[in-house]
Amino acid sequence: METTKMNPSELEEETLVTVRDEEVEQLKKSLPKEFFMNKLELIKYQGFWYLADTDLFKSTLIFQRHFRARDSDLIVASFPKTGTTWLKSLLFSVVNRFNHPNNQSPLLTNHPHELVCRLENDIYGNAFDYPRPQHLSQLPSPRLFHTHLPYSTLPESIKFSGCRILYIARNPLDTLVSIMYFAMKPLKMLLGDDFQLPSIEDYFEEFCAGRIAHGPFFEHVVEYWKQSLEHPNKVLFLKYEDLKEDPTLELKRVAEFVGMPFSPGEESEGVIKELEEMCSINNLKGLEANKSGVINKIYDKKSYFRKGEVGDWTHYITPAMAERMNKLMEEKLKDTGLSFRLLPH
Ligand SMILES: Nc1ncnc2c1ncn2[C@@H]1O[C@H](COP(=O)(O)OS(=O)(=O)O)[C@@H](OP(=O)(O)O)[C@H]1O
Repeated sequence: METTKMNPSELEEETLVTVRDEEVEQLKKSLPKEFFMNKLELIKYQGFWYLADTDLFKSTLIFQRHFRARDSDLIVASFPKTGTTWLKSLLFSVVNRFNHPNNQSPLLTNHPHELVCRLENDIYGNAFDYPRPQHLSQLPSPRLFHTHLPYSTLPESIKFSGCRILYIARNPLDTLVSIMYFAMKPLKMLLGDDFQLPSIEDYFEEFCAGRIAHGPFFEHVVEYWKQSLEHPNKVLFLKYEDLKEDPTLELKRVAEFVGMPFSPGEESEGVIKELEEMCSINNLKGLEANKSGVINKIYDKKSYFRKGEVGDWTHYITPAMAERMNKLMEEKLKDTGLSFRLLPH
């Protein structure tokens, strides 16, 4: 897997793909708008909420219009804070396990987000630390990418090529608490030190109303769930809680899905266990590569590794709120066959 970093001056002008700022502004004006905590502007585009920041939104549009999937591409998809970083590290390890011994894994020296880049904001955005779109054609197959975009809004070439999608979902209450912690610093940076950070109750109301970046949550999850039922060779649906409970089983599902199943020999030699250990939160959290520095100029690398537990929400969410979420979950997941475990077994 290539992790080449390009200098902007190396970019060839004629290969730059973009969408004009005026077009972005025009489109934004035509979209429904809300303010998170009366401050942070969100716009509703193709049924889902996005941060209205012009650069961020623009890169989503560029990705939608210009990305060309290869049949061999493997794409991690997720709602934020549902286990993306974990799945990135697992997928990277499975796919690259014959390229280097585990004790020389690039995961030892790179943050998982640097090895599996996010299409809409890293690659098509303006974070120059990442491989740029011009560079995509030079990446060896299989290319590994990530997106937070809902299924219905993905570029046509992802939906209709042979590329495969690995979606990770997590119960809404742990997701919500994880978002609250992760958003603290970026919100202060965006809105200033005087900005009163939202409480868990504030987040809860916004989350239930679906008014959260990439939300509504349940619609995001259900879209991918339905695709995984209709096209099981195209979309693999994983749950954070299942990964916690039986990582070996889930890792085997991942390996089979990407066409690189573990051999009986690998299994008996402990290869699966080694990959699990490499990608465990305690191991990744302890690596120098993940302790300092930032991703995308804002997000502390270490902030992607917090507790990594199922049921941490019980420390923050009242029984009344949990009851409300349960009702909402029942309503939103009715007749889908999908459910979430809120507590560890
Ligand atoms: N290796 C591993 N194993 C188990 N859990 C892990 C791992 N890496 C990250 N995490 C936990 O996942 C939460 C972060 O979610 P994401 O990685 O989806 O964040 S992001 O969307 O990429 O920003 C966040 O959950 P919380 O601890 O509940 O906040 C992380 O701690």
